[in-house]
Amino acid sequence: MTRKLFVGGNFKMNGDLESLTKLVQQFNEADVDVESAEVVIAPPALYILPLKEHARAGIQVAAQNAHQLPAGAYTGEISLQQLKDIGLKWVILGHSERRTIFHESDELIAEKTAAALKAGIQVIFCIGETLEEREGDKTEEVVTRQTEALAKVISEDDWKHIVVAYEPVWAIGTGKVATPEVAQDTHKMIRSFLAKRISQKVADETRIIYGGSVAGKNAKELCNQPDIDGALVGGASLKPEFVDIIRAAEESFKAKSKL
Ligand SMILES: O=C(CO)COP(=O)(O)O
Repeated sequence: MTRKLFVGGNFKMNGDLESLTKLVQQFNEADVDVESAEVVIAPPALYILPLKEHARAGIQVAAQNAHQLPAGAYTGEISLQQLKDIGLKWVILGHSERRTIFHESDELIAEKTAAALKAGIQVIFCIGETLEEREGDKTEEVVTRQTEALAKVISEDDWKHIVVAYEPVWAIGTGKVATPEVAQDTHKMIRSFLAKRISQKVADETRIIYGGSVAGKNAKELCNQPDIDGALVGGASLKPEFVDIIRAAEESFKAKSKL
């Protein structure tokens, strides 16, 4: 079985109603082949509803974060139940910007992820090492520690609702994309960890996508790697170029299906 490719567009805190509506219109016109690639865009929370209405079938919408508790006095936060209420099926959790700028710990991200699954929302679960950690030869230690925190709090069956996004922090927004070989090696290591820690089935079926300076020109080579199942795209998801990345994923899926 070939894993369906997954392409996420993380708009972060960018755009306004007019520009993002136009952007999604361009994606709508591209006509995604939903059999080959799952496409999920994550706009700023304020624009989730209008863009969800605007996006055609085949383009799903995610939140970029959520609170772990269902309701309460948490000014400025949004709960997973509220996301579910408006019909959302996906949330990004553990993005490196949440980990570093907002000091979210491995345990908090695992707790949020477990809460999302309980609320019936699938999770794009982000992990990745900093430059210092890579240079200190700590990549494996860091990504397994981040993944282990989640493995402790969810069941084997829950993994079918998780997409793991490996985003080396040094490649995010820097233009320094990991080479397909470097990314493949880390993805393979994460998959072996899932096999050892959870089960071969979870390792075979979980999609592990790459994020960090993915662009139209490098997406195909990345997606063609055996353990790379798509991309989580920041900057390039705010441009029509995102469609080229979707096309690259669709082609990779077709090529991998023939193997
Ligand atoms: O953080 C990212 C996606 O979540 C990647 O961002 P860039 O594609 O801008 O490097």
